[in-house]
Amino acid sequence: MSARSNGVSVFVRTRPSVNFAQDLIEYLPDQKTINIHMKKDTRNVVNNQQSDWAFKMDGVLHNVSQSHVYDMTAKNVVLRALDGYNGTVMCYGQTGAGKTYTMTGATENYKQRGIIPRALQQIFRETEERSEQAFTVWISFLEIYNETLFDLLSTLPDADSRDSQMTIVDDGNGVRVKGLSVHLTNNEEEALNLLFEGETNRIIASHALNKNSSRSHCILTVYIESRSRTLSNAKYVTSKLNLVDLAGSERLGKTGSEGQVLREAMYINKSLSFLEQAIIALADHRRDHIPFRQSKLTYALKDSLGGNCNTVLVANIYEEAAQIEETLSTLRFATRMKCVQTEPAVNEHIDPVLQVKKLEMEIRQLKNELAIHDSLANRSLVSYDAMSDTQIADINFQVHRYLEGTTDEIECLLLVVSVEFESWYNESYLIPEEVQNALRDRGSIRPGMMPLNRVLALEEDEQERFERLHQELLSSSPGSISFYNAHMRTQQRKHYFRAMSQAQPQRKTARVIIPQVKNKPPSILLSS
Ligand SMILES: Nc1ncnc2c1ncn2[C@@H]1O[C@H](COP(=O)(O)OP(=O)(O)OP(=O)(O)O)[C@@H](O)[C@H]1O
Repeated sequence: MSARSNGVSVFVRTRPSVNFAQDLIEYLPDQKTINIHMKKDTRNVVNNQQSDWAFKMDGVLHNVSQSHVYDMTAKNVVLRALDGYNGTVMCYGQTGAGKTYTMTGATENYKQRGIIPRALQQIFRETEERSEQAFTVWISFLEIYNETLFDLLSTLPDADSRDSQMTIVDDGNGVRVKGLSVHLTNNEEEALNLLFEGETNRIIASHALNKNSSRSHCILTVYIESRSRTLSNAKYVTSKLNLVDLAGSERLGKTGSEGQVLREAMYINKSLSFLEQAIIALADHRRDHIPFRQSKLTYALKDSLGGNCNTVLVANIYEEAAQIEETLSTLRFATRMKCVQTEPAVNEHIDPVLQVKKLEMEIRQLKNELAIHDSLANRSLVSYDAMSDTQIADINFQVHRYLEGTTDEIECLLLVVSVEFESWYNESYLIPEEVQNALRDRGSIRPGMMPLNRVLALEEDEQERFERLHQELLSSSPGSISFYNAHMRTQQRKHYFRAMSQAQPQRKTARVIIPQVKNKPPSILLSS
């Protein structure tokens, strides 16, 4: 079990190195403790008073597989999200320390896929297994770049890009991003398509420590709704699972960044320092004000760090001497995060339509029972429907007395349904209003797969290579079909975009409007 019920779970993941700083870093056999030893009078000493530190975490993930990382950190959070608990898994650390590798992993290699693709796979496997429940899953993918919000899925058909209008709102039922597209997702492959589409749209740049450095914070959110198929129950549960890949902190001197990359680094460092301030405040139980609104990142994560959420932090570190100061700073942040308390709770709702129907049935049943009772008392068997108005009024009076205490609730519900059902339902519902509208119209929101007419064939030899590889991998790992199909689609789009948008080196796919393409799609895309 990874997530504890009363506090943020914190894991440290190391980026393996041939230059392991064995004099400075010590992993204890309990696989939970890291000791840092630094000589007092070297330039590396961060605090002259102290040269040895011991950091105790929920787990130290050193030289372990992606699968092990997932099992330790996210698996339980995902399972609980399917039960109606909000969850957050977040990677934090120095630039190049392995956050994106941990969170997304290698998009071209199934075995090295990270937490997000594994979570998406687990969600859809579980929803198939839990046949007594009907699940609905939506996905959104937000990017925060230089304090500006971007919709990483705005390039999808019908997503209706509204980047400039996006704002974070807190309506008392939780934080949401107004204007962010949310996509109904029916299976693992559709979900992976959304992930890969968004990843392609992320802003990356090269610097001395990472040639593919993410220059933004990204939050992939999975919204889950679950209703019972067996019980005629008005209750249903919802949850929000946030999978967060933060941009990396960087010492400007070390990364040698300049120009645009330097400007980005300044935004990144500033927002991470606001995140740290919010964490310090959350961890201090005497504080009643938490400075969430200082940055877009902290505001967007307001209900995902503490509160009723199962929260897991993965702190990514280097294990090289040259990065020891940043490693120490990451471990300190992780320790603060560990002090943040959470109170996970199921997000249970009552469906007003079902509730009223149920109450109406109960009232009718009760009325019939009372009518029979009344008729027997008068020694005449008259059915409720055949009674006089006075008899019915009398029975209604008895019903109201019988229902004393619950009558108000029933009347209130009926009133809500008849007068304000539409707005009440929308406000209390998990999904933003515009998305509900789109879903209701069956028009503007569809599963996030690219339509086939957008698919441009790969160069023939590459396509053949992929299909051969695909067959080989499938025979050894049948679970990988969705992953490789989604990867294939992204590759095709990349080829297309490379040809179409050479002039947009920063945002790789850019917001290019794709013309109708009549090429026949490769057979592999038709296999699912
Ligand atoms: N545990 C690991 N095993 C193998 N390779 C790793 C591991 N962690 C990181 N890497 C490799 O190190 C490089 C940098 O990793 P990554 O891009 O994930 O860092 P990051 O923390 O996301 O950086 P940034 O903040 O700059 O985006 C990548 O090439 C990645 O494949």
